[in-house]
Amino acid sequence: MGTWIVNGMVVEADNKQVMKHILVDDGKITAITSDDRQSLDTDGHEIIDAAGKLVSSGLIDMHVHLREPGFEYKETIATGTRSAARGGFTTIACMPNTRPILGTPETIQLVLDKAETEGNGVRVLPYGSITVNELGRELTDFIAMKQAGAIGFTDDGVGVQNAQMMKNAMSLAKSLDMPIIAHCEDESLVVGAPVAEGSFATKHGLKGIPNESEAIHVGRDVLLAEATGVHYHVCHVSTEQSVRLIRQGKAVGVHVTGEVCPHHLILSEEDIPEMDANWKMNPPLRSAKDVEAMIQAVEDGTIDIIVTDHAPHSEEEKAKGMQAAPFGIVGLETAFPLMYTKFVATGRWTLAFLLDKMTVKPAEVFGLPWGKLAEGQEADLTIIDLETEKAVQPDEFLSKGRNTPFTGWKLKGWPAMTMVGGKVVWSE
Ligand SMILES: NC(=O)N[C@@H](CC(=O)O)C(=O)O
Ligand SMILES: [Zn+2]
Ligand SMILES: [Zn+2]
Repeated sequence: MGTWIVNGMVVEADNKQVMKHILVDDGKITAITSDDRQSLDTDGHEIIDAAGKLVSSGLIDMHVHLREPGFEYKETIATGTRSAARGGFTTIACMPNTRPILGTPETIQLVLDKAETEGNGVRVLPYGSITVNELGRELTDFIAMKQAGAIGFTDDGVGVQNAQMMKNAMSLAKSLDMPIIAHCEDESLVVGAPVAEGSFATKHGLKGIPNESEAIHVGRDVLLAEATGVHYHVCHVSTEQSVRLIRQGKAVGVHVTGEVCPHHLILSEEDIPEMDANWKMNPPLRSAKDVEAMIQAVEDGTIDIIVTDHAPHSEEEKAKGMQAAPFGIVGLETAFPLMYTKFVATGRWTLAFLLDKMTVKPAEVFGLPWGKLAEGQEADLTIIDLETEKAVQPDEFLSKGRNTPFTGWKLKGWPAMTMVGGKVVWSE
């Protein structure tokens, strides 16, 4: 028995929005049709009525912190995937800065096994660490981790400080046809500052994180990627300077791609209202000029994809205040509504453009077999209500994390149902 998702609105590549009925059978999309509803053969099928709502290919988030193993008080594979499903995400890639760090085939396997049993049907793709315990001293066993199912290598949470170490990692990754995903941060330029250089830091007498601490690594690594030929992907890009370097790299044929988070497209350091650690994340909120440069970088394709960098922390940790609290904010349950409300509802971007950055492009950049709404594809689908306006209420998050600067924001574009491989994994 299959499922008909009827009367939904589908967005085509040219942004044409058409009412379609979608047949899902045996985990796959077997038909997409605009035939008359009455003429459909729905006998013995389940019917999901998507009238008035958008039906999209499932959202893909290539940067998520699930915190398990080791930090289960912040998030677990169970709660993180539940949060992802509610946010409309059908596939997420998880970061290795857990405890232990995901730097061995056993730990990669552990995450895959847990995701299989406790992952709420969401596809979970683990990254392995570049260096042992993310200490930057010694490369991990890339071959063994690739065999165990790692999809790329990253020391997210910290930058790889040594250029030779990064070059060795890239050469090895290249030989295995695997990408290097980099958290770009030169530690000699960051000295315990909680926010970016700028008006907020000045007003509150805080040290500021300079843009160069990110961009110096981007520039170095674009050159190393050119030398090694690896696919180099830059995490959470946040500065105008980084954008410039990635743009130049792309222009000369370096295989460099980049991601940006909703908060770096929507908030600047000037928006931070008070000494509240829910506004503290790494990279930090930058200047309004950087924000505009990030938006333009998405628009001209320099930045390829949108990711959340979902980074849950406990309320106790965030209550330590701006200086002492850990960096990071949650993002899975607010990403699409934020992006839709700020960029599509305002008319700056088309819906097709936004969906491309959250479905087709992430799959393309990482060579994944999902992301397209087409016959023959796996039935990874998200139904989204584009009309109902609701306020962001952290108390109601399915994530354990409540750490968001967007509390109370009134948004549209809330996911109503998420399906992975033909199975409904979340519905409102
Ligand atoms: N982004 C953050 O502010 N924090 C991340 C680490 C990271 O993504 O670098 C975390 O693990 O909490
Ligand atoms: Zn990072
Ligand atoms: Zn991260």
